[in-house]
Amino acid sequence: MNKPQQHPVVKHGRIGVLLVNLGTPDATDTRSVRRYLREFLSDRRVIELHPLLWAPVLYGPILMFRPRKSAEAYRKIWLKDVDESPLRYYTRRQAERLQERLPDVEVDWAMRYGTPAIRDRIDALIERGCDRLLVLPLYPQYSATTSASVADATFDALKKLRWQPTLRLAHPWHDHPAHIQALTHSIQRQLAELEREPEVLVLSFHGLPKKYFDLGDPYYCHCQKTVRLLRESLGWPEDRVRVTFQSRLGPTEWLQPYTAEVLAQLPKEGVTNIAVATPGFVTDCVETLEEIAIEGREIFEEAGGERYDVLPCLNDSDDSIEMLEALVTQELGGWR
Ligand SMILES: C=CC1=C(C)c2cc3[nH]c(cc4nc(cc5[nH]c(cc1n2)c(C)c5CCC(=O)O)C(CCC(=O)O)=C4C)c(C)c3C=C
Ligand SMILES: [Fe+2]
Ligand SMILES: [Fe+2]
Repeated sequence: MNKPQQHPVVKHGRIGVLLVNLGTPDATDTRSVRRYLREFLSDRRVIELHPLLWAPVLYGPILMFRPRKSAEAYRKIWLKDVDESPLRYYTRRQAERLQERLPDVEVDWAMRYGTPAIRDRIDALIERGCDRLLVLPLYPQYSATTSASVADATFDALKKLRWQPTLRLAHPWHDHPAHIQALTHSIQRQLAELEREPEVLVLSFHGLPKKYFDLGDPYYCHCQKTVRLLRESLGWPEDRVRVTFQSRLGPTEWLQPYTAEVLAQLPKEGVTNIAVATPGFVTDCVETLEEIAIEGREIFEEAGGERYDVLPCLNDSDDSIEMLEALVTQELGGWR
């Protein structure tokens, strides 16, 4: 009688959930920051220039000067107790807390650039028996530069596998009720703790070269929709909420209005008491803790501003974990 052939035992039958954030340097020395920036800025989803044109700029002025400046910014915001960047700390905490809420699935986390790498964490989930995988990019608003880049890295990792897990990629959640509710609760709670209600709430999002928008990237529209739903949910009138875009890099036009210009302009319009929130970032990072909380304050106060309050991101708050649980539960529909 023919015996069936045997292959090594492969664990299977589990569901993996991978939270993916942008990435961050491993340390604050210039070399670590340069390594991280090189990987980040070599991604053609981020810089859509032909490598022959881009490489001389990247390996010339950018990697020569930027790492030192960025390293300084990272040193200002580094979490010394845990010796890691806030972005990595909060992303890990989100995964740990989500795992407590979802004991029937395997929750893990990864970074698009730097460590832990997406490929390594997918391998680890497969080791734990996951043959179904949900990847949730931690960007509420879709952009080719972020969400699609996570998808690329995921597909690249699966390319190498003989037995691929069945894959789901979470849908953008800029307008998801759970996201709007988490933002509303978080902002209301933080505003209630302020001595005085701000005259204007500035909502600052990470920017994007305007050309990408012209070519069809939906990011700008997703940001605007988050703002409209959030404003309606907070019950604030249109003239007390300003949408701005920060972190412009290079000489080309980016999405407008620029955060730094609005912060310098508001006191001239007589608005001297503001709060700033950053609903495009799920976790605090160098862009919120340095660019908004430190540089932004300087700009506003130098222009004559008096009160400048910065509202933290969702981070590992209960609001955040409830939101993630709702998103993941919806995306896993039919699998559990
Ligand atoms: C040069 C092009 C860049 C594009 C396009 C871009 C899009 C983009 N980025 C985020 C979110 C984050 N970006 C962060 C840092 C950061 N971003 C760029 C450049 C582009 N981003 C650089 C060079 C850096 C490094 C920091 C610096 O040197 O100033 C971060 C923070 C990372 C951290 O460790 O704290 C986040 C988060 C989004 C959402 C986005 C497009 C929609
Ligand atoms: Fe960025
Ligand atoms: Fe920045």
